[in-house]
Amino acid sequence: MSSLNLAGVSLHYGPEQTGLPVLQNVSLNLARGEFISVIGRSGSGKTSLLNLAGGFVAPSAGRVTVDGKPVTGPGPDRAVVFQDDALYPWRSVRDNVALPLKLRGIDAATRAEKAREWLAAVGLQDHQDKHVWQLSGGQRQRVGLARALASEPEFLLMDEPLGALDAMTRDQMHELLLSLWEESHAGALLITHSVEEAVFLSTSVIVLAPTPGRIVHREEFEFGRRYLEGEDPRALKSEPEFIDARERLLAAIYEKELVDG
Ligand SMILES: Nc1ncnc2c1ncn2[C@@H]1O[C@H](COP(=O)(O)OP(=O)(O)OP(=O)(O)O)[C@@H](O)[C@H]1O
Repeated sequence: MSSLNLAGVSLHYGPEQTGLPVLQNVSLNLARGEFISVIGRSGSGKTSLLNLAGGFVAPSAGRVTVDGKPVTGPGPDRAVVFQDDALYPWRSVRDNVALPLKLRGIDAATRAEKAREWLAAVGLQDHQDKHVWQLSGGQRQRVGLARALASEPEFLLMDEPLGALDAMTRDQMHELLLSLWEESHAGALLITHSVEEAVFLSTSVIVLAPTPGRIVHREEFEFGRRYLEGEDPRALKSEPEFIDARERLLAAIYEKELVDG
């Protein structure tokens, strides 16, 4: 089973490397088929952690590897989705999904097939010829997901992808995200400010505390898997276990005394 691993990773920005590190001695392992969310206060290093996993920055200490091989930069095995969907507004929905495949030298017929397949998976089969500027925020994020998944990455790295959406669209996106995660067999790493989102979606939630950014709490959950097995999402989110988990994680975010369990 393929895995993305951070082992004893620390990160300082800048050449001087003075002061406290942004991340200190962070270790985590993301296997395909797992869904890890990272939560924590502003400035705790969540985006920095995703940037390390994506290969956009290199660690100051420790190792980032995929299947034991050092990560030296971004790669097609790790697709990234940002809050700002980073689409080309003047291009068609289909072209936005197919473009990264074109850049990788994949032939036109395969590109068209993959774009069709993943746009159908996110429910946008009837919008392929529209321009991105004609879509709603939720639809644009679905294009971003289709684009990331069309490359069939082993790992899907997401930085607050749903942060700009209204609550109802966000709930729908949770259910879609779980289905896509199951269908793609990717390992998912999600940065989010929503504790509820983390508890519902993840097989594992990591809490970072700031200054220096470090892991102070980890927990495993099965709510997402239970949704995929057919349980009602609203009923799951109302369960006492769900509410207790949410409160525990909020306490872990705001109380420094709670340490890794
Ligand atoms: N490119 C950079 N150069 C220098 N410092 C940076 C850079 N990116 C982030 N930082 C600093 O690193 C720390 C962690 O930032 P990061 O964006 O990783 O945190 P975060 O938990 O994602 O925050 P937020 O929840 O506000 O998005 C902050 O103090 C930030 O100012």
